[in-house]
Amino acid sequence: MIEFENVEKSFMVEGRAAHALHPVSLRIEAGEVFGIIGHSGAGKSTLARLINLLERPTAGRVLVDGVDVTALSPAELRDHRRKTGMIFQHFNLLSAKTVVDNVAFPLKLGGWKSRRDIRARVDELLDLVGLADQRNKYPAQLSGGQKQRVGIARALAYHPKILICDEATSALDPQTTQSVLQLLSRINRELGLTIALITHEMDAVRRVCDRVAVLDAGRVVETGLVTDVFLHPSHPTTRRFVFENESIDEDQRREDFAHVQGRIVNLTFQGEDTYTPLLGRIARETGVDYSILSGRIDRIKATPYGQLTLALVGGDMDQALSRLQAEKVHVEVVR
Ligand SMILES: Nc1ncnc2c1ncn2[C@@H]1O[C@H](COP(=O)(O)OP(=O)(O)OP(=O)(O)O)[C@@H](O)[C@H]1O
Repeated sequence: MIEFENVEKSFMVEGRAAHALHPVSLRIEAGEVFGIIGHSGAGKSTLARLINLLERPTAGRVLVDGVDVTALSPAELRDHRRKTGMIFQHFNLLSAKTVVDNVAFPLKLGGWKSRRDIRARVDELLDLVGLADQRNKYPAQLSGGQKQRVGIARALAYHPKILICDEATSALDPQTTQSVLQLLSRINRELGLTIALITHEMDAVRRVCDRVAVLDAGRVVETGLVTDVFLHPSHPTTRRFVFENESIDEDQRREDFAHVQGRIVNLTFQGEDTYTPLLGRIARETGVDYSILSGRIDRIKATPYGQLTLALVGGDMDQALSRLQAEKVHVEVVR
């Protein structure tokens, strides 16, 4: 478990303290995939780099499994860093070394001497990330997705308990992003690793994260289950992420719906309820007619959800809305 206790971080810029993180308190549970999302400059990388103390907090504490990492001795800190893998947007591979040598590098650096032991561990890691057949290539001969797989293999060399992914898919195309995210998900499941996923891409969080924190100007403005935060965003920054991601222009929508008759509602269905044939039944029973103004059915990690904007006319409106709520549909009356 990772706990940020009132951590603050400021940098001295031209003789003045610039605050990258205001007091932030946050808890990442062991074994979960935790997303840290925010726009550029929000403080995501700074927060992530506090976990392995690449940055030291100006105030507050960072506890990993109950141990304050800011109080570790140099030897303990080296050990902690080995147990905390990290992958980066631009992979940070050694260009003059082959795939095998890149993955072997941290082991040699950590004092592993036996070539047989190193080879066995590297083979295991390359199998895990699906790169056994690329072992003798140089980074320049690999695709972006393959480079990131080398980065992942290298980060896992010491069986870490935590993996920090700092914009790990931001330089990749959508299809490659998808396959790298699937790999991270599998690693999380099979190795029980805790993953902190730093990103400005909502879609990455939606696909793999269990919980998320939204960072804005060095503050956590919203945190919770991804389903709660993304389906019912309350802070303007989170709403902006959601609307940007779904290409929704709120002003345009307001204009479009201005001439639509009836009451306008947003409905959110979650889990297996998404597939229940509710609307027709409730419409028949209450005499309320509906037209669909917009809709989306998708998944957040393994949870299916549906979001519909409807215009409702006629019948017993209040009964229709309370019937929907009784069926665990989240109802937001827009107008
Ligand atoms: N070493 C540094 N010296 C001075 N200021 C810094 C340093 N590192 C980060 N900052 C500042 O701290 C703030 C947060 O930066 P950080 O890199 O954590 O944001 P981010 O959310 O990860 O952004 P991005 O997605 O662009 O990387 C920014 O204003 C940045 O300019």
